Amino acid sequence: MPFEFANEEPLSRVKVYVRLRPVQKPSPMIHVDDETGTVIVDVLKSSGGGPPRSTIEQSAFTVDDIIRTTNQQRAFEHCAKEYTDEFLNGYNATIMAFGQVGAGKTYTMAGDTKIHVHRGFIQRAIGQVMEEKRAHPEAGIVVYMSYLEIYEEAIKWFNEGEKQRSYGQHLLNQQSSRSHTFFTLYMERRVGRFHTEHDTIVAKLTLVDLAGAERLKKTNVERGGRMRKEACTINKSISYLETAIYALRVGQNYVPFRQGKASTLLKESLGGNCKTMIMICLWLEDCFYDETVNSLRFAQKVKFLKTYPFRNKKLDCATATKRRHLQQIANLQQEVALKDALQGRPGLSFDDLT
Ligand SMILES: Nc1ncnc2c1ncn2[C@@H]1O[C@H](COP(=O)(O)OP(=O)(O)OP(=O)(O)O)[C@@H](O)[C@H]1O
Repeated sequence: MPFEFANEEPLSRVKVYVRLRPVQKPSPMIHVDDETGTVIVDVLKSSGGGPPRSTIEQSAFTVDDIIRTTNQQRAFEHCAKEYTDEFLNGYNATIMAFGQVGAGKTYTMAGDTKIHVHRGFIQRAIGQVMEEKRAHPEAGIVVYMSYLEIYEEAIKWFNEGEKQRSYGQHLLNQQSSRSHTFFTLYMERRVGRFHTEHDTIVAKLTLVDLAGAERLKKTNVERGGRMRKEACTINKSISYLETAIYALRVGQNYVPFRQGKASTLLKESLGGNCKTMIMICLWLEDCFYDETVNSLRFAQKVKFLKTYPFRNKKLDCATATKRRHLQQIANLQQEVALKDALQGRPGLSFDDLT
């Protein structure tokens, strides 16, 4: 079915939030300023030869907001609800979690499905869509969904949800995701005139839980074992994603999205017809200083990405055929006028049939 794209839509910037996993003793080298949404990191620099002397410099990373709450409803309302609203309004939207292992990505996206108040963004987005469907029966909202994981660079479709996901256990997380997951809702709804298909809008909402890049030394997974192989594949696919983001950021002509499955699926979300939000999950323990800095560097890169969202309208077949015919007539008229001009004939004028 053909789609119509409005061309007056503005650019949109990828929004970046940081969510902090609660910790007992946060690193003294990382300072969080909630007011300005800035995370300041102390960087030790050794200066020259002679006796070891080091100076402290600071790097500041600013994001759209910092989320400390463990309350899932509050976190959803603050960061993700607006994207579900946009989806219901006909825009493609993506909500994505990124961060090191154990930092709270799965807690944010899927939550704890056994404890109702701890359910994550996926269930809350579904709830919001169902609420809209109930409140507006005249809109005839139809929703489809798909749920897939990328495990070892192979796509596997879920039909029973999160419990089919590939998990493993290591030092940093009892239930560590070993795959990236993509949960997608597709919606069609009528707007304006109800009796024609001409006024149908369509949109896609994707909730992505990326598996966390991990330091093999810290997770201490067995050499040559399955989990080490999984970790290497995850690290490689995150690095492909970072390469694509870098290419987008510096405006390269060729962006290597197709190196990995996750980056291929995220092409539209990172630079196309989509409104996108990324939740960077941080675990501010001292021993994760390097991982925190890496995640913040990622945040700094994605926050400058631009996307081009459109309100997607679905055209019915009759309207699409009529538009195609009008375009063909205009092309033919141009061709006849060109031939007339080349052969020195007076041009024909075409009046509308009345
Ligand atoms: N914001 C938070 N509030 C409360 N608990 C949290 C929060 N973030 C994480 N946790 C807890 O930390 C643990 C690990 O979180 P989670 O499994 O979501 O990490 P992850 O980033 O998905 O890790 P992995 O990449 O290994 O799958 C869970 O037990 C979760 O309940």
